[in-house]
Amino acid sequence: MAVIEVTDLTKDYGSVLGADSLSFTVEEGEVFGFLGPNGAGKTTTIRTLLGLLSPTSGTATVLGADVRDEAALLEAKRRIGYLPAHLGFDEDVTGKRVLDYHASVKGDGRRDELLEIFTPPVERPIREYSTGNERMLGIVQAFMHDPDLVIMDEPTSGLDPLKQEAFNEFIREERERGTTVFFSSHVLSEVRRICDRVGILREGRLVGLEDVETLLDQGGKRVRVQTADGTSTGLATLDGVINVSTFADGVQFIYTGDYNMLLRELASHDVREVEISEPPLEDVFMHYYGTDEPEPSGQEVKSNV
Ligand SMILES: Nc1ncnc2c1ncn2[C@@H]1O[C@H](COP(=O)(O)OP(=O)(O)OP(=O)(O)O)[C@@H](O)[C@H]1O
Repeated sequence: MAVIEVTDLTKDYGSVLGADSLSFTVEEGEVFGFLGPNGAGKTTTIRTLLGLLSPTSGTATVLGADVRDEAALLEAKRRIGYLPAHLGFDEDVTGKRVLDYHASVKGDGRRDELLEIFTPPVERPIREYSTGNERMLGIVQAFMHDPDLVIMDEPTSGLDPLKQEAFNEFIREERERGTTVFFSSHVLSEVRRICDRVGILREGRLVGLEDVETLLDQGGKRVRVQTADGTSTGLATLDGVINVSTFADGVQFIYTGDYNMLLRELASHDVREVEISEPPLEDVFMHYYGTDEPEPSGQEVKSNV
């Protein structure tokens, strides 16, 4: 049985469709990333899964409970951890009080273990917390009752790079333990590191649903070539070349074509250096978002070389 099952889910806000006929499943033990730019419908979907918004049409179940069935959902929530985008903790109480409250509702068997990884100052009142401290308290709260499913809305926003890495490592370990994790993000490199599968959302609609490896395969490879005489004629005009940028004595592009064609063309040049690597995930996602080509990083861009 799928841990999350979403079928034709639509949320109509009147002026805009927050979710538009969404269908997808998240399987047991999966780490599933829900990606999209601002306003894509990530929070709408998550809040619907938690029963905080009611769908206009369509259905969704979490751990077998229909999100429209209040009693069934309440029961299921005992086994769910939730980290909202906006935490909304009471400013006047300490972090410890926040955790004590949640413990009284759901339990806190893993509190101490989590507080060693994520280190919010639990003795201090929330009003003194930095954004990152609040987020860490939220993570502890979401996981401390050892849930089977954890749903998180932008879990790493506000975390510094070290804590982000600790979070990534923690999620990898959770995956090993069999916890199902569903989280939203617009940090593309993050999903690459920790997700098994990714759903890509745009304007309320699911425009891609892939495992991370497939996503990267479809994105082609980034090729960077330096030639002895600085010429790169022929390379940039090969079929399957996109996002060309030039530098002093070479060229860089994303290649989605036949590798033999590329190698034959490379062989006709006096190549000083060549690097074929995975493309930045941002480039891969442009394919799904269907917007303009991504911004080059400090390089001159020409449509043809
Ligand atoms: N209560 C509401 N009333 C009307 N429109 C809303 C409401 N909440 C969200 N929307 C709209 O629904 C769409 C989806 O919003 P949502 O917050 O779900 O996106 P998101 O992907 O979570 O964005 P972000 O990354 O910025 O948090 C947006 O166009 C948003 O303006």
